[in-house]
Amino acid sequence: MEIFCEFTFEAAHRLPNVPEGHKCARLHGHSYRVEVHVIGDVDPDMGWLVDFAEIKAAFKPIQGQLDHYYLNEVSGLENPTSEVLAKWIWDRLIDQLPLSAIMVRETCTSGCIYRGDR
Ligand SMILES: Nc1nc2c(c(=O)[nH]1)N=C([C@H](O)[C@H](O)COP(=O)(O)OP(=O)(O)OP(=O)(O)O)CN2
Ligand SMILES: [Zn+2]
Repeated sequence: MEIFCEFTFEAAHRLPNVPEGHKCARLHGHSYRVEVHVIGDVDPDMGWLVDFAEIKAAFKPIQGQLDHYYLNEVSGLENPTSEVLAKWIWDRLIDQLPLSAIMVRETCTSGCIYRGDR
């Protein structure tokens, strides 16, 4: 079974490694959406895999590091693409939760899914 919680945060960024003239080199912001997916067996007594509250509690300090920040100034996010951000979040949660995926959406139409080690 797989369950997930969705989170949102607002942040600014620019992409320092894009070619000259690329729009994403300019400072801009996104209403980021993040899904944290957890996999495992359903506890027969509880009828759930883990309490959603556990996922929310684990993500809270991460949200605190990202919400209303300039991502390029956060350690490890100097080049804050969706891909880099998804792995950054994964690395901070994997010791606490049996993750199956981290999804990061920058816009309504663009984002990435990280499933670990790739
Ligand atoms: N593979 C990636 N490509 C791009 C990323 C990324 O993180 N990974 N990021 C960006 C920019 O952050 C950009 O702000 C978001 O991308 P994009 O979907 O191009 O945004 P728009 O809303 O401007 O899309 P349009 O369809 O052009 O309106 C760029 N690429
Ligand atoms: Zn962007």
